[in-house]
Amino acid sequence: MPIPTISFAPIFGTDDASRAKVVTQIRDACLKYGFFQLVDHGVSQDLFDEVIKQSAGFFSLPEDVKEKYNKDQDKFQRGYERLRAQNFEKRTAGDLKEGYYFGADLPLDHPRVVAKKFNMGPNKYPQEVADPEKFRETIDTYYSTMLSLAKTIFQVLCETMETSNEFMSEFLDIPIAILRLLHYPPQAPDASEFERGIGQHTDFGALTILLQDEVGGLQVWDREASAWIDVTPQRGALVVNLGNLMMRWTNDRYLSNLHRVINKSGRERYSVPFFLSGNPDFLVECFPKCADETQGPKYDPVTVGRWMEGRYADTYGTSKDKAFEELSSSESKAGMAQV
Ligand SMILES: O=C(O)CCC(=O)C(=O)O
Ligand SMILES: [Fe+2]
Repeated sequence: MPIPTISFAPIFGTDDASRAKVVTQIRDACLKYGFFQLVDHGVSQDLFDEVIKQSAGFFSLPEDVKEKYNKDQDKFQRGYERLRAQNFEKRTAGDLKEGYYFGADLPLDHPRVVAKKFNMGPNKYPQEVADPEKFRETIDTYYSTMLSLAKTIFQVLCETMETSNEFMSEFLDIPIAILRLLHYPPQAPDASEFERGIGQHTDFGALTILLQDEVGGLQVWDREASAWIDVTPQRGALVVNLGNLMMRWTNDRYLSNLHRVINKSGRERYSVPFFLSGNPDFLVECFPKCADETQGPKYDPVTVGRWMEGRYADTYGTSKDKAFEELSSSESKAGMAQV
């Protein structure tokens, strides 16, 4: 069974019955996969094409130019992430991808920056791309478009959980929200069987909206089938998935699911995830409705900022990650090597 494709059109309309249907579809997808593909979301194909084009333009620059923007030299986690810098499964030299990070573009004298809140600071925009102004305008437009869509999706998620959304304005007040350009070179035909574009992992924040090109390679773990399933690219669709914070809020009712990318296509692959994590000072704790009657909340309350800092420091994820443990044990049963 493929992950579901859901039309968002009724969310912008006035028919309550159609809206309720979408809410049910999204709830079911969150319970079973933590993933769905979203269509009729109102974002234009032209903007998708432009952001992929600008991204490809940057990644085609010489290595020494890209290195000028390396995020390891940046206090605010902005900029270039070199090929194989991240290593989720620790079975090869690292993930076969390079990236570039953007966030809320805040000036150095902004109170959140002065207070050293996680990920709050100015962006770095490369100047060596063909048209730096167009690059910046495209990134900024895409960022604000995704932020606004993420807020709407979040609101619908609150409806699926039948929880009050009074906390939303505080949660969404200058949120940690990260836009990541990704480039996956094709893997070599004789690559190790453990070669990954991005190794299996769960996302850290509240929700992710992913634009992928037509190349394919993204896979999601299906718990029931104990198998990886392809998230087949659909022109114009955005992939939406839940991050770890959503499991903490819902006491594990909703799934922040494992996913990975393996690019065996022989072609360059580009994708653009947008991660909404929330106000760094916001305290995420189990929704009262989700507390288990016998056991109570499974996770201690944590602020968004502390959680995100920990997860970035520990890019591999932690062994406390339920979905990861589940996969590890099922893979061991299937006789797959664990490192
Ligand atoms: O490139 C993709 O399709 C997935 C990227 C991803 O999972 C991530 O950046 O967290
Ligand atoms: Fe991810």
